[in-house]
Amino acid sequence: MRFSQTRETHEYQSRRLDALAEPPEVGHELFVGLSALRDTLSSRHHSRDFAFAHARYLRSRVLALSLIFTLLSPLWIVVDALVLPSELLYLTLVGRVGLLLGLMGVVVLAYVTHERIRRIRFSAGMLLALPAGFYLFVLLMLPSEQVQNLVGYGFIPFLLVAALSVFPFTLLESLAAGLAMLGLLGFSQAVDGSWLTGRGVESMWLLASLLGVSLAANHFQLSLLLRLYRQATHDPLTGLYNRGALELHLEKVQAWQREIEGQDRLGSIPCSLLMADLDHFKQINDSYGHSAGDSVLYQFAELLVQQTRRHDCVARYGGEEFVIILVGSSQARALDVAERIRHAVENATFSGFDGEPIPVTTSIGVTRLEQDEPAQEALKRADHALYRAKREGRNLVMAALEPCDA
Ligand SMILES: Nc1nc2c(ncn2[C@@H]2O[C@H](COP(=O)(O)OP(=O)(O)OP(=O)(O)O)[C@@H](O)[C@H]2O)c(=O)[nH]1
Repeated sequence: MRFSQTRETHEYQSRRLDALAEPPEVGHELFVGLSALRDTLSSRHHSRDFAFAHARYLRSRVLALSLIFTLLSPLWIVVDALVLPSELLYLTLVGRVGLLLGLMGVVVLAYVTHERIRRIRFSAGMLLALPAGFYLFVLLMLPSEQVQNLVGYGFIPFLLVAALSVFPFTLLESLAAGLAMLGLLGFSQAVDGSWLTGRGVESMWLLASLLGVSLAANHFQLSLLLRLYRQATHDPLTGLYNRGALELHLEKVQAWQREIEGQDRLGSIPCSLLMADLDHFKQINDSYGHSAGDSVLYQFAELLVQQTRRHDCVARYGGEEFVIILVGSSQARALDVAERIRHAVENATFSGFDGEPIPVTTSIGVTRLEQDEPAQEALKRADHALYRAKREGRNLVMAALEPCDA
């Protein structure tokens, strides 16, 4: 998570500084859309937290569409009964029962699966693979002279390619599924003899065009999801996690601690919480201006990111208060890190937008993050320790008193 947070933070911050240095940009919508292409092409660059949000979104669509397919699929038996001779009706019936059972399996799997990204992706894949497999089964089993009698089967690849647009799939995922559907259509054309005929080429062209539209829908859906997710979880000034995202992340870290402890041989993993607040920040705003204050906050956030590791989490808790989760660090170790940060802030050169140097110091409260306590308790302890550091003169690091520093 941290790697992506750091990268996102840096990218966000450099974009923000560019924006401050240059006149307002004319909106290039196409460029804005294309710049998100890297993130919609594959999930390689997605943070782990976004992957969970993405999987939840995917799950709701898998549930909806698998229910629709489950209800619609048996209805077609009526059409089969009207157009197919009885011996072929039996064959398609066998296929439909298999399809129905498979679809019901997908409904159940999607319903019971929470927070399991791979399983949700698997259920989405199965939702597309099952109708395609059913069509393939019918094509393989039916005598080729009877294929002409099939009504309403040829649209299955088209329906599935159109269904791709309902999901926030990455472009590579949709492309793989779309190519499989083109292959399926090609096979059906080889069976019914329309391969490379005018009608066959027309159908291929139509399916390829439909795939293009679905890919565009995937791209815009996923990039919108990413943008909304970033807006909802990141602070616009610093690019760090905001308070809501931090609180969710704290719970995830605690769940992870419990999971590790459950695996006896690994033992428990200590984690700590730092709450850092800029000293006399109001004076900075009053003396240098609000935008210089913003610039100091931005530089402070950058310093915190630089001073912490890949798996740690830095968040803007509010105003000029920041929280850092140190994963795998005991309180003693966290005190060393806090002292290093305090020292780095004291010696760093902060500047306003005109380049004027601004002296900055920070006070930091430190506490252990217990895996079984409400996360709010740890935040409260760190806040009380921070308050003591302020009271004792500022530019100080204070450890929380046990059990609660009140
Ligand atoms: N520039 C800027 N200022 C902010 C922002 N958020 C909060 N502030 C200011 O931060 C200041 C916080 O002031 P106080 O709570 O009095 O704290 P302080 O002056 O840092 O004093 P101590 O914390 O006691 O050392 C207020 O003046 C807020 O307006 C922001 O996003 N940008």
